Amino acid sequence: MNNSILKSDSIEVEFNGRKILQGVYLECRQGEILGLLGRNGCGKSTLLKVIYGTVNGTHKYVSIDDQFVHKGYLNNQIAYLPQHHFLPNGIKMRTLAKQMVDPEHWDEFSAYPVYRDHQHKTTTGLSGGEWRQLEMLMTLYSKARFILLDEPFTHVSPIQVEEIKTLILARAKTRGIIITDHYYKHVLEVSNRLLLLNNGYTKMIANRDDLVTYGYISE
Ligand SMILES: Nc1ncnc2c1ncn2[C@@H]1O[C@H](COP(=O)(O)OP(=O)(O)OP(=O)(O)O)[C@@H](O)[C@H]1O
Repeated sequence: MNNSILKSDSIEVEFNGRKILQGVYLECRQGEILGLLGRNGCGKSTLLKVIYGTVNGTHKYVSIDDQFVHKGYLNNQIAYLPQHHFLPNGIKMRTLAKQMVDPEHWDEFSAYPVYRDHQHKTTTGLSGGEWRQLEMLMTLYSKARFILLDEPFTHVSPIQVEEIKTLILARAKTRGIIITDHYYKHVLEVSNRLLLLNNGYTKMIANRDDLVTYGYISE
């Protein structure tokens, strides 16, 4: 496997005079899952959007293999599952999937019951959880080498959470994945490395005790 590396450096974001991110650095290699934790409103989604290219910030440097990436969403470089629904209404799942999913993995993707059973529907005919699962599958099976997942375990039932974890681990064999979710135990389970975002800065987390030390969880 080509072991590409995504780096984001000196990320600074300010909203209405309030600094959200201050000189944030992170890197993620293909074949690795990086877990990103942090309290509500600390800037996790903002950081993912900066990497994806939909938020600019006051300063940012994002690169893949040291090549500057201005808009990660272009040319299938980076895929992003946002916190909220993103698949447009009025278009059938099959049409959307044909655009998003890597043809090399089409057979694997299209065998998922949630796709098989709902491929001829638009978002109007789906439950919130089915909609979320399809968005996640299409993101994880996209052509992008790097995948950003914002709260993938939210709005899905426990049995599906287990399936999603298995799928994330399988896709990480050939992708670099950055994942954030408040179900931190699931994040801990799938991640190779962990970062905590706190007061605009990232801290490396070695184990659960560090999360207590930094006040993310209680004893
Ligand atoms: N476009 C925006 N304009 C102004 N403020 C914003 C904007 N986007 C986010 N914020 C603020 O920036 C802060 C960080 O938001 P962000 O969504 O990145 O946090 P988060 O860590 O993902 O939170 P949560 O875990 O609750 O989803 C919040 O205080 C939020 O209100």
